Amino acid sequence: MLGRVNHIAIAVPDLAVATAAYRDTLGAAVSQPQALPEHGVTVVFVELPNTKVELLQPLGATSPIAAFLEKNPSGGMHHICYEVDDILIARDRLVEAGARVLGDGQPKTGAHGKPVLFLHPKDFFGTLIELEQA
Ligand SMILES: C[C@@H](C(=O)O)C(=O)SCCNC(=O)CCNC(=O)[C@H](O)C(C)(C)COP(=O)(O)OP(=O)(O)OC[C@H]1O[C@@H](n2cnc3c(N)ncnc32)[C@H](O)[C@@H]1OP(=O)(O)O
Ligand SMILES: [Co+2]
Repeated sequence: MLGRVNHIAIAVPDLAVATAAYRDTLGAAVSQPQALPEHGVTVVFVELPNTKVELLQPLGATSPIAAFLEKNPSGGMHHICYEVDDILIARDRLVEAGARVLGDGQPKTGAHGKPVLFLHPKDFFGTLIELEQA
């Protein structure tokens, strides 16, 4: 069911500082910031030869990453995003296996304009999983 790693996400308290560190100190290509109000985050993508790193900063009063940053004030690894061929087939198989799909269970449009879903970190060994339709 799982395909490629699409991205690894890091929650950060200050997106401009984190973007500059990846661009200037680590020497990576970085995107412009993209506000995603439906997801409660602003994102910057770090483009790597084999995958991407997604830098996340909270957006709005009810960001899903707010509690995470309270517990990890200097930032931390937040989720890993795997590609799947068919997100609804993947979702139904996971629900049948007892995994908790977050939110209302319906895919939202993610940062790449494709459907995404999230799986509860406690069901997958302490790691929040995002699925993105390839
Ligand atoms: C744009 C899109 C894209 O790429 O296309 C994105 O990525 S949007 C990226 C942002 N969107 C999302 O993350 C959407 C899905 N996430 C959520 O619904 C939420 O963040 C939850 C995963 C439900 C966590 O919510 P919240 O932190 O408010 O709940 P909580 O404090 O009760 O946490 C419940 C337990 O899970 C742990 N926990 C929370 N977030 C975690 C994470 N990222 N990785 C590992 N563990 C995590 C907490 O420490 C706590 O454990 P203890 O009880 O042991 O202390
Ligand atoms: Co993501």
